[in-house]
Amino acid sequence: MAELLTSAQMRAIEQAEIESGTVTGLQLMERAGRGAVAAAIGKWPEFAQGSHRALVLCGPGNNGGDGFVIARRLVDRGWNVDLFLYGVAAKLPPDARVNHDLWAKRGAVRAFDLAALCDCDRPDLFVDAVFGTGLTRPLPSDLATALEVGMMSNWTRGHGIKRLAADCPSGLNLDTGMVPASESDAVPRVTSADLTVAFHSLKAGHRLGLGPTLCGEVQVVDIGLTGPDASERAMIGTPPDADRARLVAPEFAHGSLPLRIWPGAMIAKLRGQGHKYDYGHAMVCAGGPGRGGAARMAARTALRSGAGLVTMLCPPEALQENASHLDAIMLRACATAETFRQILDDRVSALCLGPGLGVGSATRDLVSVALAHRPGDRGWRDPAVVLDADALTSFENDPDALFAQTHARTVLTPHEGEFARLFPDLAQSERANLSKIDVVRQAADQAGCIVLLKGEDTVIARPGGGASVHSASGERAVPWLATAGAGDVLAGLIAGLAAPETAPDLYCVTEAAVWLHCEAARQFGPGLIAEDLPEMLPKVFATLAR
Ligand SMILES: NC(=O)C1=CN([C@@H]2O[C@H](COP(=O)(O)OP(=O)(O)OC[C@H]3O[C@@H](n4cnc5c(N)ncnc54)[C@H](OP(=O)(O)O)[C@@H]3O)[C@@H](O)[C@H]2O)[C@@H](O)CC1
Ligand SMILES: Nc1ncnc2c1ncn2[C@@H]1O[C@H](COP(=O)(O)OP(=O)(O)O)[C@@H](O)[C@H]1O
Ligand SMILES: [K+]
Repeated sequence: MAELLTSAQMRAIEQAEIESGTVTGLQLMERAGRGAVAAAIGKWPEFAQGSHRALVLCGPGNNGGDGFVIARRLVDRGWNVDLFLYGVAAKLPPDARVNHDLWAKRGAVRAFDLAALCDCDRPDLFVDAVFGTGLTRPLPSDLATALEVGMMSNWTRGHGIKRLAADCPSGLNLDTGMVPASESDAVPRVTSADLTVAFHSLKAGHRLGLGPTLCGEVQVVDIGLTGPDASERAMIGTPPDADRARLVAPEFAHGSLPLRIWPGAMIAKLRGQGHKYDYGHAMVCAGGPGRGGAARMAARTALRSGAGLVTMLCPPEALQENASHLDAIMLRACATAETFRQILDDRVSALCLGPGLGVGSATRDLVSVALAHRPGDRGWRDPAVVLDADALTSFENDPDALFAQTHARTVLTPHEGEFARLFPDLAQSERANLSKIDVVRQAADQAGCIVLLKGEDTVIARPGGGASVHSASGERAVPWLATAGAGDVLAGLIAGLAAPETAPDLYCVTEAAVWLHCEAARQFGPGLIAEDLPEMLPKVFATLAR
């Protein structure tokens, strides 16, 4: 799985490589600029031949240095280039200064000026090389105006101008995926690109928050940095290292993995042989009459995704309702937490509690029984315990009581609302400049278990710092997954994948579940309702088997 670096990690990798003497900063900058031009021509083949016009906006740091290289290489190809510098040449860092001087032999360096910029002939390509990983504060207002998409209407047929961003659209924070709004702007201005070239590796901000929308297509350009060997971190079945984050996707470094390897390796029933009990027994707890739908969807998904058998437990008064809806799923009455304790045997390998369970002390008691069931002491594997929805909300007034019971085989799957109830200090309104990755890391440390925070960008973290991001954006955008019950299905999917005896590490199972959940929605398409998700899984699995 591809790594998602922070700006600081990227700087450290560059620095280490430069200090080792294998490469110079200038070489890296040349490769970055060359790679950006090649990527633009690859995306827009009409740029390969003939003379075109570019407007290049350079910044005061090394991102600006990339801009000078891009400008020079475009002129080498016969382009006309207008170039503006936001900053002062004398203050450019050394490598950017060298490239400034090289460019100055070929064309003019004009000081940034909005009116002069608008006066330029219509460009075919607009190059944003103002800020990259070094953004430290909101954009100044005049610069924000120059970078705004609306700026293109300054020219006739302005919407046809292609926008290329070096490392990121300037103003995007590459650690958080957020755009800090300046004091003069109530909301951040939109500075999206059609193509963003990310140097060496994706950064977290390319895949979090506004990143996917603002960056457009993102291409990673290899600039010859080896960096620390990511292969181990990306190994199937191996959770990520502390302080590292990775993208949940069937990619390995810069290439794609065959789907049968990932996420296929997470699905026990794609291969192998065995008795139904070898595939584990998942249990789902349901609430009272009229509220069983959510738990039934979780149970059905658990059965579809690999558990050998699934039992649903419900209060006696809900038996009739549930029985009329269930066939392959077994059903048992369970009136109290004590009954639940007696029902749990060593072969129960996954538990899912929360969907439709009801908020209150009865649910807290069931959760306590689930978390206390530790057949690991008797040589069995402790069951995976997936806690969602009401199982989380029931601990709103005393989250620490929950965190005192969770263990390494527990996954909490809150949406933002549930997350705010358990981690009020980390709620969206309190996050300030923290990235969603760091927020979920802190939550996992507090909770002492795996935490998955849902959304278009879903973040998973485990205690100690390893984290993953799944981005339902671009080709994987599934806005129709925002439908009632989709979260219940995800909880069941994690339980079902975790149930088999041979199931890999729970963290990796959780990553795979999020990817498969999105994939089922993607293959189904618009019009999806939550019940469709488990029914799509066989089709998704068939594509993984090849
Ligand atoms: N190093 C290498 O070898 C390679 C680096 N590469 C490239 O370098 C990029 C990183 O370069 P970088 O570290 O110089 O940061 P960069 O994004 O140019 O900005 C820093 C400047 O902006 C300023 N500034 C920040 N925010 C501001 C604001 N809102 N408004 C106004 N000013 C603001 C900030 O000022 P300061 O905060 O210091 O006052 C400083 O002057 C990276 O993304 C990649 O493109 C590639 O070529 C590969 C090789
Ligand atoms: N716009 C979106 N794009 C992709 N996935 C989404 C989007 N909105 C919601 N989801 C996903 O759908 C699921 C919704 O879960 P949740 O909020 O718990 O809903 P419910 O409680 O109705 O089941 C989560 O897995 C979430 O990540
Ligand atoms: K940029």
